Amino acid sequence: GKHWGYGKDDGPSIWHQNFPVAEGDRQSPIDIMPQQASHDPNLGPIVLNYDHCTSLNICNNGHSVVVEFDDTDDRSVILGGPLDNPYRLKQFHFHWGGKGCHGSEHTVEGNSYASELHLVHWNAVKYRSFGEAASAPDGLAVLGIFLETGDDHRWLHTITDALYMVKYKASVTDFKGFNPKCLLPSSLHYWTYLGSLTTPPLHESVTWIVLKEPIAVSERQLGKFRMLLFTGEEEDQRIRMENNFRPPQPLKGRKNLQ
Ligand SMILES: CN[C@@H]1CN(c2cccc(OC)c2)S(=O)(=O)c2sc(S(N)(=O)=O)cc21
Ligand SMILES: [Zn+2]
Repeated sequence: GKHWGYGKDDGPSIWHQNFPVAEGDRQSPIDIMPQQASHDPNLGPIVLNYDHCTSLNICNNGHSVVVEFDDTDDRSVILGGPLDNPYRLKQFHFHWGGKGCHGSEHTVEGNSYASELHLVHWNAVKYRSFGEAASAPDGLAVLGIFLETGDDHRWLHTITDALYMVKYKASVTDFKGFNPKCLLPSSLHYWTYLGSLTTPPLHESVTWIVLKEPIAVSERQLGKFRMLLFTGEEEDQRIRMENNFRPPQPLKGRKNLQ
């Protein structure tokens, strides 16, 4: 696909040149305004069935660090809430800022968090492949979890301890037996709205489910994400992977539900 990044010359402000949908009417992320969110009594709780989940590997795709899952069956799914059927867990990844800077994608009343975790799921009931689902209006469901700085997160070290193995773009290493349930906050209360991928190809295919309660991670743990590089081992330039977030996009009439 076409090159894109988070720098001055290839960042979010120019993505529309190669990906015109960047100026579409259901783009993500957004600034969430809880007071303006309308409560929908028909929206039930979300349910995460991750108990038999199978993580496969952890990789640096040059944009983020991604943990990929075996999505050949319905072992790890998200259901309920705004979703009409179960969506299969495909991968999770993070977005973060520079040292002392916030790097979440969604904001709440204009406030951003230190980082944001995205668990990407696809509608394997309606679509035969992830790629097909990724470009369908009801193809993906992404669960967003805010990270704020505080105490060490008890389980995040399993991920941060592996980051040195995937320092360079296109590096990948085994990462089996990780259950992302350990990264959830105590409450699954959420906001939900119809949006898009926050990276190219920016497909308007995502039902967003953003948890209201952040998880706490330490500055030291977050700092380990910043030792990753956007660049590959063979490249002369070594560009630190940080500020890999897209800023909030226009609501264009959308209501976000809670
Ligand atoms: C680099 N972009 C990520 C990889 N993806 C990707 C890869 C291949 C094809 C494709 O569309 C056809 C999408 S993805 O769908 O897993 C997602 S979801 C997402 S976010 N920030 O909105 O949660 C970022 C990415
Ligand atoms: Zn993301």
